[in-house]
Amino acid sequence: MRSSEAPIWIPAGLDAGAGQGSRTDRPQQHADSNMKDKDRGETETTELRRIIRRGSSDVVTMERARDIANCRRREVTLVLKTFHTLKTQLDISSTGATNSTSTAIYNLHTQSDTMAGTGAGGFSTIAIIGAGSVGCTIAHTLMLRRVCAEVRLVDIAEDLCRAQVQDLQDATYLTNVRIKYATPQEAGQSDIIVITAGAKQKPGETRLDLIEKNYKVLGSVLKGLQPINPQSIILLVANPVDVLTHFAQQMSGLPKNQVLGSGTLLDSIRLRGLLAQRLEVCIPEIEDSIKGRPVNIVLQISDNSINAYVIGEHGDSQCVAWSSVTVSGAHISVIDEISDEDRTKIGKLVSGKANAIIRAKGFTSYGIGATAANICEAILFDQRPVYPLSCWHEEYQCCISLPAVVGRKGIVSQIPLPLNDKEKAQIEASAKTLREQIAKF
Ligand SMILES: NC(=O)C1=CN([C@@H]2O[C@H](COP(=O)(O)OP(=O)(O)OC[C@H]3O[C@@H](n4cnc5c(N)ncnc54)[C@H](O)[C@@H]3O)[C@@H](O)[C@H]2O)C=CC1
Ligand SMILES: CC(=O)C(=O)O
Repeated sequence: MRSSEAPIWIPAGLDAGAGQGSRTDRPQQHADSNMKDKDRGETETTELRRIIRRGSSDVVTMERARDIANCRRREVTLVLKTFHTLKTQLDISSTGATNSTSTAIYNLHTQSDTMAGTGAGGFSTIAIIGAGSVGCTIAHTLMLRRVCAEVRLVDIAEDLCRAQVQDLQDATYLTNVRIKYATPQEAGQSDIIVITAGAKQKPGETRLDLIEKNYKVLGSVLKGLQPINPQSIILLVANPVDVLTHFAQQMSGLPKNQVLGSGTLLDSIRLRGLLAQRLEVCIPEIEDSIKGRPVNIVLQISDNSINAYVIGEHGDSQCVAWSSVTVSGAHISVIDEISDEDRTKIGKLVSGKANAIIRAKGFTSYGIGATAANICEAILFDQRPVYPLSCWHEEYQCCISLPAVVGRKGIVSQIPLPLNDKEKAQIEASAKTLREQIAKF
């Protein structure tokens, strides 16, 4: 379906990109010089909408978006962001442009040469250090969600890593996102470096029990990555994630805001899932219109409608910030009075979930795969969600999870969370536990 909006493309030869061949529909470059910011924003949005609606050839789509960025002196990343937002807003399926558009997103990634820290080819890259269960699940999720153009896998066990790459390559036909074996130096030039390398918990072990081994692994990983691209964002996943995030901030040479840990985002997701199950509403005796007899219908509220944070250590000293749990804006107690005893039970189920899974299957991977890929997407697209991530807190003198805004520069800001006295004491205790671990090194 074609848009009825007036075309704004003009013949080739009027812009600086003349070396790029005989494109015939470049946007007006000169029209911008006297344009007010607001008008410029509206025109850009109009152009992007038209591109999405047309769903024309992917290469043309990508080149036009680049032209918009170049001609309007805007960073391609910003245009990409608008493009991404519009894509979700528009009913693309009615235009028949779905496939073309999603491939265009990929192409935009691969061609956006103003994106910070891009590789030699000028495309967005995410490196994953550690090609075990967690590293490969993150890689797979990144690929399926088309978060970047290229995923680079690194592991000290070269044969394993090459085999994982080969296996993942068999999934690329779904998305065209490249997966490749990389050296640590190549990985160090990526837009995002995700560190999953290290030992995992055995049944009954705590995350803090891993510190001796994984402190050493982290040191050798960071040494191998040097010189790290100054605009890279390092995302720690290996455990104990808060303590390792602290050491990575010290050892990497990057500003603190560019080194963060996945923290308690995964725990918060687990908490939201449990609360959603608890809030199931049973409505009995609703007439089944087909069979004409009463049935029970269970309505389950979506996890995403619950705003709840687990804060503190990604480990045994974490706590639930009950005083700020809301469901669609209302405090949870309005819907369900949860007793202190039940709160304790729910908190224990959340903090013990990883161990329960590890006891049965030896590791956890899908939850962290989704969580880490989600954080990477928020970074590359500068989406700025508020997530409980592990980052430096001056007040607690360690890296610990509390709500923070995450974007292209890593941790963009921290959002104060109102806590009651009990919660304040719990997070103080959690921070003390972490500081004691750090002091051992
Ligand atoms: N933050 C979180 O929410 C979660 C963290 N984890 C943590 O992630 C880490 C990895 O877990 P899995 O993937 O299950 O373990 P795994 O044993 O399957 O994989 C770890 C990989 O790291 C590699 N490795 C070790 N030293 C290395 C080095 N110096 N350079 C490069 N690679 C190196 C190993 O060869 C191995 O392939 C563990 O510390 C685990 O506790 C796991 C799940 C969730
Ligand atoms: C292993 C771990 O840290 C988790 O699944 O939460």
